[in-house]
Amino acid sequence: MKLADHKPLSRADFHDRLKRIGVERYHDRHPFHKRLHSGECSPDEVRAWVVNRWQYQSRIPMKDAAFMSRLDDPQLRRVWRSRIEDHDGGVDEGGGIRRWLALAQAVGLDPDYVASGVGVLPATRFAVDAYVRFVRDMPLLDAVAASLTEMFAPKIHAERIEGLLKHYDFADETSLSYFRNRLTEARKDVEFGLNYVLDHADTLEKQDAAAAALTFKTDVLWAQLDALWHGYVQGNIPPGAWHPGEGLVVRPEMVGA
Ligand SMILES: O=C(O)c1cc(C(=O)O)c2c(n1)C(=O)C(=O)c1cc(C(=O)O)[nH]c1-2
Repeated sequence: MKLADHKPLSRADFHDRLKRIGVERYHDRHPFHKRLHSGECSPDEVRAWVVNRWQYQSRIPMKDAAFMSRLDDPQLRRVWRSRIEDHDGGVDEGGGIRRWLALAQAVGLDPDYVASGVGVLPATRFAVDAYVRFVRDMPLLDAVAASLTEMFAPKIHAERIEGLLKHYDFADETSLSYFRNRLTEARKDVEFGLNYVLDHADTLEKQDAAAAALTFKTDVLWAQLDALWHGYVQGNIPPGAWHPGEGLVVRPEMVGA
C-alpha cells in the first residue's frame, strides 16, 4: 500500500463512516426492540427487559466516573460530569436511575428488587462489565467513541415512547419519563463526544480505532438483547436469572396483563 493510502478520511467522510456503523449495527434493528415497540411483548417480557436493562443503567454513571478518573484536564471533567449528574441527580429530585426505577414500579416490579441487580442475565452482566472495563482501560479517544452509540439513541427513544404509549397500559408520562429526559440529555452528550472524536482522530489509525470502539459498543448493546430473547422469548432462563413472578409488588391489575 502506498503511503498516500494512509491518509485519514476527511472530517465529513469519517463522520459518515461512524453513522454507517449505526445504520448497520445499532440495536434498534434487533427483533426484541421491534417486539417491544410494536406491543408484542408479554408483561413478563417487558419486566425481563426492565430487570436486565437496569444493569446497563446502573453501570453507565460508573463507567463515566471511571472515564473521569483518567482525565487531567479540568475543563473536560467539567463537561463530562454532567453525564453522572443526569443519571444520579440530587438526593431530592433523583435522576435517570430513579426514573428507571419508576418504570420498574409501573410494570409491577419491586424497585428494591430491580436495584439489587439480582436476576440479571449472566450475558448481560458480562456485556455491560466489558463496556465499563473498555472505558477504564482503552485510550481516551476510543472510550469517547464508544459512547457515540448515543448518536442513534434519540431515534430509538422516540420510537419507544410512541410504541409503549400506544400498546401498554403501564405507559404514561411518569413511567416513561426516563426516555423523555434522555432525548435532550443525549443530544448534549453527543454534540460534545462527536466533536471530540472528529477532532482527535487525526490519523487513519485513530479513525480505525474509533470506528472499532463504536462497533464494539454496538455489540455490547446487541448481546444484551440476544440474551433477553434467548432467555425470555425462547424460554431458556439461565440459572440464577429472574423468573416470572419474582420481585413483584403484588398488584396484578397492573401492566395490562
Ligand atoms: O435505550 C437505548 O437504546 C439507549 C442506548 C444507549 C446507547 O446507545 O448506548 C444509551 C441509552 N439508551 C441511555 O439511556 C443512556 O443513558 C446511555 C448512556 C450511554 C453511554 O454510552 O454513555 N449510552 C446510552
